[in-house]
Amino acid sequence: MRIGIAGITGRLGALCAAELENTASAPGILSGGLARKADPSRRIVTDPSELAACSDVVIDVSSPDATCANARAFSSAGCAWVIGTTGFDAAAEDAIERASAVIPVLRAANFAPGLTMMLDLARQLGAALPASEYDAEILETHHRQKRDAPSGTALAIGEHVARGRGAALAGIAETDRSGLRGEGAIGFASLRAGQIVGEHSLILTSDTEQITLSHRAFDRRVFAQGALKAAYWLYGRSAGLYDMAMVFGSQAPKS
Ligand SMILES: NC(=O)C1=CN([C@@H]2O[C@H](COP(=O)(O)OP(=O)(O)OC[C@H]3O[C@@H](n4cnc5c(N)ncnc54)[C@H](OP(=O)(O)O)[C@@H]3O)[C@@H](O)[C@H]2O)C=CC1
Ligand SMILES: O=C(O)C1=N[C@H](C(=O)O)C[C@H](O)C1
Repeated sequence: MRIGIAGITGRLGALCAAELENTASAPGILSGGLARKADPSRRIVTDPSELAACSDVVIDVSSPDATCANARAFSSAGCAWVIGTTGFDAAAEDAIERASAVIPVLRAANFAPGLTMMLDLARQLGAALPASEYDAEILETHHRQKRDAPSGTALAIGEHVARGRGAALAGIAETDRSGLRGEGAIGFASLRAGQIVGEHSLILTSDTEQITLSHRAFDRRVFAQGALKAAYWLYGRSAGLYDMAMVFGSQAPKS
């Protein structure tokens, strides 16, 4: 299996490449990478069609600016697409949706196994603890270079709480915290400092108790290893939209 990496010169992309190349028993080989500047000596290209042409699966940990072009290129080439990038606008969301009708797409704001489990726990808490009694707040902390806020993972946690409550996050998410907290709102807060890899907490508070679910990634390799697992899992699947719960839970067997 030939694996391309979009964002190969970045913090996570470089680790994905290293993990792939340094694992003797890896079922995949590195086909090349995508960045904004080409480097033929490392098979780094700037055109996603060129990367797609030599890849069976692309792990995309680049930038939301690249998403629409990547969606077109990977769909035309029939290349499977593992998306770890976060911070999409409506056009990128739409491009991902359309691509998943043509190619297998696995989207995960967080490739860590522990965080993947936390999403299901968040859904269960959302279902069990009434929104009228328990205020849901999500706190995330990342390194100073991170561009998007709230993090993709924080939004995914919020979506799972909302799903448990039978609601859509879009109608109840609060990122601007001026004014009074809305009834049933899901609140978000972001900190940016130093080189913190990624921390997320879901805090549910009633008038009489508080429960907190927390996850801390302290080595970015947890994301790189998860991204590679996702690529191996996605290879050979039919078109559709998949997630990390399916990878770690081994759901949706290949037909
Ligand atoms: N799903 C998960 O578990 C995780 C997801 N992420 C997400 O992954 C993404 C990348 O994070 P990180 O590695 O820290 O970011 P970096 O800024 O370190 O890396 C970004 C990479 O994308 C490339 N890039 C940027 N813009 C474009 C473009 N328009 N076209 C092609 N390539 C481009 C950069 O290449 P160059 O600058 O050389 O052109 C670089 O290789 C973020 O969205 C982040 O939130 C991060 C960690 C975990
Ligand atoms: O940019 C990062 O670093 C991370 N981004 C992802 C996100 O936005 O949730 C995942 C992880 O927390 C690290």
